[in-house]
Amino acid sequence: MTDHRTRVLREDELRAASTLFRAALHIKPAPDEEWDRTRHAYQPGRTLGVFDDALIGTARSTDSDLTVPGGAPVRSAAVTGVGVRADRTRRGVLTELMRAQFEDFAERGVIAANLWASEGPIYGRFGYGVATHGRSSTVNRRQAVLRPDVPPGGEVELIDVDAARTVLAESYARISRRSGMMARPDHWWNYFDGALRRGDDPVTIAVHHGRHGVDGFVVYRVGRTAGGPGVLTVEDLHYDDTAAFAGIWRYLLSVDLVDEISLVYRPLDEPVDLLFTDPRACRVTGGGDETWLRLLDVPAALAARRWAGEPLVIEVMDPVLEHNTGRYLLSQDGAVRTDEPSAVRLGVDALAMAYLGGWRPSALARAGRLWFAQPATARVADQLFAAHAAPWCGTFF
Ligand SMILES: CC(=O)SCCNC(=O)CCNC(=O)[C@H](O)C(C)(C)COP(=O)(O)OP(=O)(O)OC[C@H]1O[C@@H](n2cnc3c(N)ncnc32)[C@H](O)[C@@H]1OP(=O)(O)O
Repeated sequence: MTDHRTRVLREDELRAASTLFRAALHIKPAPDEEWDRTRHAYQPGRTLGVFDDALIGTARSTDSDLTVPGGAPVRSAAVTGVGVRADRTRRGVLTELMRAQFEDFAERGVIAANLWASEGPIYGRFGYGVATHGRSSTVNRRQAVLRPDVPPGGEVELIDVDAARTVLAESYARISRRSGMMARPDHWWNYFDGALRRGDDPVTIAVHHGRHGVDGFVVYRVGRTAGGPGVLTVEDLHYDDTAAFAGIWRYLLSVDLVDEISLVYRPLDEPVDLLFTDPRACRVTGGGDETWLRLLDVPAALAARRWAGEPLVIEVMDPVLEHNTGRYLLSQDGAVRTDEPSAVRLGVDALAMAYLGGWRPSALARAGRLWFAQPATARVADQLFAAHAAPWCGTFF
């Protein structure tokens, strides 16, 4: 790309970046009132712009931590707001933004970046891979009768929008995280607070009280089209344990004037259907890739997660960030660079797909995304990369 300048945007340029991004997604510019809230979601110094005679492309990020198998938090960046002006696409603007962002991340010591992709073909070429998945489903409220062995759960209480940010932030910080979940920084809660106050349907926030305080919460809206069913759409739902999960579901099933409960991009292994005497009260309606992951510092990322079973040498290829290319010995003792011959060869995008346990290496091999020196290696590799629960992010940004 030539005749372009790329730099960090000043605070007075952020609204133009927001307008550009929204236009790229075919959304109207944010009205003043919305922008007054949204601007607090922008972490200072983290929005990039590409210019010719005007701003033509933008991308931004926020500091976060990503939970990896074994439970360790890994320093990460949540990437969003990526857009290129429609009359300047396919001439390398995104490629330049990705380059500049990776450079910035390296300076900040960021180990991994994640994002929600608007389209599937965009980010693989930059080394991102699908690392978490979500499943959407609909619960028929009238058909959904809880089984007698579902725990009673605790008290559920409604709180108002003004209290939500503080109460939910404290609760989210305490609940246990599965792989793929991220810390929600202040800038994210600013975004959340703005989102709560948008939309035509009123938002309801319910918290679950466990033995040690609020240990779960659900945020939802109920909408009804003329003559259609009342649909309760869950926008955010987190819980620490079985009692909170059951307590929140008891509450959701008790909400009047609701025919269906719509769940969007929940964990693949969340057993909602098993709560009901008729498991078909919960019907899968869709789902797919949730977050895409880029391992920016492969040695640090490999060292941060837990490995189980027999040791193995993998060879990673990273044509974009060459310093990651090399061989690594993975074992219960950790991960280190090695000169030993490798048993598994894979690109950095495929490594991101296996890293949180969302894809087994043998499945990646079947699709030609990973190569085993010997077929027998598949079992060892699958065991090494396995995670306890299906990885899931559960935070939209
Ligand atoms: C995390 C988020 O914010 S997700 C939101 C992403 N933004 C959007 O979807 C908004 C609408 N789209 C856009 O703004 C732009 O089209 C972008 C950002 C997706 C791509 O920007 P561009 O400047 O056109 O990308 P760039 O020219 O650098 O493309 C690099 C390569 O990716 C390919 N590519 C880029 N976007 C797409 C796409 N949507 N579908 C298929 N291929 C694509 C290009 O063809 C090019 O391939 P090549 O190197 O083989 O020629």
